[in-house]
Amino acid sequence: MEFPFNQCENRATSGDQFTILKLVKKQCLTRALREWVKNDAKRLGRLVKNDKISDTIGMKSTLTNPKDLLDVIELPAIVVSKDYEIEATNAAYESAFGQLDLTNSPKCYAVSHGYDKPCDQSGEDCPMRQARASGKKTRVLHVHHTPRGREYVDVEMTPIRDDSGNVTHFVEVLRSVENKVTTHEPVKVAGSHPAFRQVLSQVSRVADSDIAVVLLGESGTGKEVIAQAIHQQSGRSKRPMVTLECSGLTETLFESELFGHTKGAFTGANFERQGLASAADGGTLFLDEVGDIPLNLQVKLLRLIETGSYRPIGSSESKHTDFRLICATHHDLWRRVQEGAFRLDLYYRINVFPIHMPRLTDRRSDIPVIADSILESLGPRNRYHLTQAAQSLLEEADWPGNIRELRNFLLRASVLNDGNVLAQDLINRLLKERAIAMGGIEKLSDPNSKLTHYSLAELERRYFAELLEAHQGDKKAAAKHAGISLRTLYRKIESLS
Ligand SMILES: Nc1ncnc2c1ncn2[C@@H]1O[C@H](COP(=O)(O)OP(=O)(O)OP(=O)(O)O)[C@@H](O)[C@H]1O
Repeated sequence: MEFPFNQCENRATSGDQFTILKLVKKQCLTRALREWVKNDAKRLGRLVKNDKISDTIGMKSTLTNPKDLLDVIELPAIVVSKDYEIEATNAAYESAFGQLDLTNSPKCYAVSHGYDKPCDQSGEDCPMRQARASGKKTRVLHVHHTPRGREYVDVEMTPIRDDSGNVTHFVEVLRSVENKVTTHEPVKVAGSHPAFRQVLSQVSRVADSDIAVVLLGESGTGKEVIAQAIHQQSGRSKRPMVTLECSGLTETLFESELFGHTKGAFTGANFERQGLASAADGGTLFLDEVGDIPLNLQVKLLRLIETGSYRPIGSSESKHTDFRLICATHHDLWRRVQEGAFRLDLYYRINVFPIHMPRLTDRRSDIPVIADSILESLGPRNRYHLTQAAQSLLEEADWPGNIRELRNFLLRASVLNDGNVLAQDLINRLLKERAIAMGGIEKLSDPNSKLTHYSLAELERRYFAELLEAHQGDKKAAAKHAGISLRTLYRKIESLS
């Protein structure tokens, strides 16, 4: 017996009604998913199992289970109710992220982030909120906490509706963008300015030893790239380099990221998770923005560094790991010690071999070669080149965001350019626009200037430029001021630049 689709929303009062309601809901969901396969999933091309498609949309479909329907695609996919409850996962999801216990309808934000409330109430973007507001399919780049560590995941949310047109569920398809745990691709470090040659010579001296290295320098100067170069030149290069981004971590997140947890250790711990300390065994542990670790967590980190032992959350068993430590920070660590914000004992453990990263404007002669290496990384098919005059403009410009800012600038230039040659006028125009965005900020505070004169993107661009300037480039302080997470701030800067 098939039930009308819009009964999905009915509320049951007795035990029998409850059982019937569950059946109705399952039928509704199955029917909606069949529609999704018919209308939408086919679009995913080779990622779809075609034999399953005909099973699904044929008149006598043998697939009656939400999970089987989701199995039509080979990408990890889940079904989430509008109340954030995960109701089904497919085989690709289970093999990528582990099996979820769905009996108690776990919430998506607890599974993907370990949060106890929706992502947008925890300073993150919520892909579902956007899909719900627009009623349309949305795609968002989201950071997920997976058994392999933190990963950038491209999330596609498709709302599915009942017969009355009300959105009841969302199909969430996940594409892993970047695995932060390990990379075996050789890193390219462009540059030959004496200040940078000094860095490279320190790298080759220290790489082969096992001593701790700390990379000091402004944001975007290439600290993570140099950490990878050290790892790749070391005897540990066959094992992973594991990155932990230390800013903005709460105590629970820090411990679960680094030490892992057992199944059921806390709400949302639906599977056992290996921590980064274990993933780094035999390899390198890279602690990015180490100066931002709160004092109460520093002692736990110190213990791990000194003894190599740790205990996963929820476990009574102590484990051992053996990694090479590389840290990075934009802070003056010694000043942090003097301010009482950083432990002296941890400072001595970390600060064994400091490498100072020069600002991009302190190695201006490297700008053309770095720009060229960035343009090369955009792919051989669209090989962009700068004219000599355009190179000179870049060399003379200011780059407060260092190589990262130069990279974003060139990406924008390549998108706006019609051919493959990036010439002086385009670079000049973009540099002027950038100067206006930074310098035109006062207009925003001018009472005679109406906000509606600007597009929202322009307003946001000016707002973030002013915000960063007001905080002297300290992104953590800027994010705090704006009431958003550091990750959201980074995303905003990337998308608006
Ligand atoms: N020598 C280089 N040549 C070409 N590109 C580089 C070089 N160094 C860094 N980059 C690029 O610049 C960007 C910023 O580098 P990276 O993330 O290593 O900086 P960072 O100092 O660690 O920044 P943050 O402190 O904000 O994390 C990256 O996109 C990286 O690929």
